[in-house]
Amino acid sequence: MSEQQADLGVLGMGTMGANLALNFADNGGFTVALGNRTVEKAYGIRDSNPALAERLVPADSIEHFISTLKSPRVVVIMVNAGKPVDEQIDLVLPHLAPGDILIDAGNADFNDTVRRERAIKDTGIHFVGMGVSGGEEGARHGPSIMVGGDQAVWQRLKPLLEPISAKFDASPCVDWLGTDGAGHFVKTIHNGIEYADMQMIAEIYGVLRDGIGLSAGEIGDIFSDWNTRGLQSYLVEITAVTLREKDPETGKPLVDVIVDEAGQKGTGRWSVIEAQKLGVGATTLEAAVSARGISSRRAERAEAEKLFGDIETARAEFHGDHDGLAELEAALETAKIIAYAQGYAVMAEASREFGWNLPLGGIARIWRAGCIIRSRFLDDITQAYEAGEVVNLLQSPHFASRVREGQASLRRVVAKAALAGLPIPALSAALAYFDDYRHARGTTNLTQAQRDLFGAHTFRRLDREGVFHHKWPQV
Ligand SMILES: NC(=O)C1=CN([C@@H]2O[C@H](COP(=O)(O)OP(=O)(O)OC[C@H]3O[C@@H](n4cnc5c(N)ncnc54)[C@H](OP(=O)(O)O)[C@@H]3O)[C@@H](O)[C@H]2O)C=CC1
Ligand SMILES: O=C(CO)[C@H](O)[C@H](O)COP(=O)(O)O
Repeated sequence: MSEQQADLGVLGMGTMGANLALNFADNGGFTVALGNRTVEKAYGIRDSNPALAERLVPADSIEHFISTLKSPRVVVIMVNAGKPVDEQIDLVLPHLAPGDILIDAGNADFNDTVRRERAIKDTGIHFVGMGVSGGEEGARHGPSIMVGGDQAVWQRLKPLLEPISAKFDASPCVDWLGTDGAGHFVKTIHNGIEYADMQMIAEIYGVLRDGIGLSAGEIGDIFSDWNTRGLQSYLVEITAVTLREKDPETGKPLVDVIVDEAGQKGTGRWSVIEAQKLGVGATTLEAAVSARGISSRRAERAEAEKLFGDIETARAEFHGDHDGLAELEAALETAKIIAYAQGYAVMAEASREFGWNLPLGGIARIWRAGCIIRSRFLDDITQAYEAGEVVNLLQSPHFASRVREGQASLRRVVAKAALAGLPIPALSAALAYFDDYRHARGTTNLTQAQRDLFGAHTFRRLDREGVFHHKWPQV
């Protein structure tokens, strides 16, 4: 191929980078330069996709990669978060010129994105932090794309990104969400919600498995049924698929031979760190992240079971009949609304704190297809924002009425699971948050009194304005 013919280049030919490059070539009709630390992989991608080979340009070196790009250049980095991204930036930056666009399309701590954008700004090269969701399939056929950075740069990127994005009712699931780290922040919260969604599904699976005694296949059928109603979502769909899958070696359900230790690459943790920094309670997301941490201490849990396994708990009062299942379904749906409300509250606060003016309704709109948390429910969130100002999703008329209807089920499921000793950290966190949130008169008046006693931290009074300190009795 003659030089400078590629419309853009993708650096990083892992799961996401390779599929995103194929998507650009296939659905966008773009010519794409392929770069990778392990060079052979870039050639392998071209060679294993003969139908697209004409539009795929593997590169031997960074110089070669750059030489194939049309100017002004667009380079998409898709490698693991952290140091590898900084290394790729250092590698490519000396070869770029003012006006070129450098995109980090991997998951990133938005603080890194802000730092990187600032460091590059004066060079005239544009740095864009861009969240991409949808996993392997999404990257290949249409992900949801959350773009940050300079709005003028978005106008240049739009024609490249719209054709490769997922579509919901023909509307592209890609948008510019705000300056600097906004795109990566929103992707991080997406993943925090993803963690919560997955954890709550796992907890209900636990109730069905250990509380009712159903087999993986039977539970798969239940999730498949739930996927036809309010819980319809990609995550519930894949729950049914994974539960029904058999292990080819043993013939057992595959989930029954998978070790119960969840991996995590950082996004869930970042989401709750940022929620805490912003002073927003995202307790269901926190419980989900913590549950992965606890899961990874498997040997320690085995010791704890020896110590506490004999504790008498109430007989699990869950039933696999219609009513019992309907209650679990309603509980999951209600807790899901609460978890999403928490994620949205974090984004609303971040928007204020960082001056992003995040389009919260627009975020729900681009999450309706392509991303891992895509669901019918996200269309409801879109409509809630379209209907008027939303202080908190739990106060929007649609969700307020759904939570009012479902809360009793969530309450009963949490209570029964607690009495039966079944672990439901995220579901119970959702219920606790709801009960905390709906009480106009809370209990932190006591906390304030204690703080004033031991540290003269002062308090405010209900009956008059001002800041007060009381002379408490000596203790
Ligand atoms: N997998 C998923 O479902 C999703 C992943 N993401 C994010 O996308 C990014 C890429 O993930 P994914 O494609 O799954 O990862 P993979 O592990 O499949 O691929 C990693 C890629 O990064 C390259 N790489 C790793 N370390 C370095 C380094 N130090 N220097 C240069 N290149 C390096 C690898 O090169 P080499 O081939 O030489 O090893 C490879 O191309 C991550 O930020 C991830 O969080 C986002 C959404 C979904
Ligand atoms: O971003 C993603 C999905 O949206 C990635 O699949 C990510 O790796 C998921 O997080 P983790 O690996 O921590 O479960």
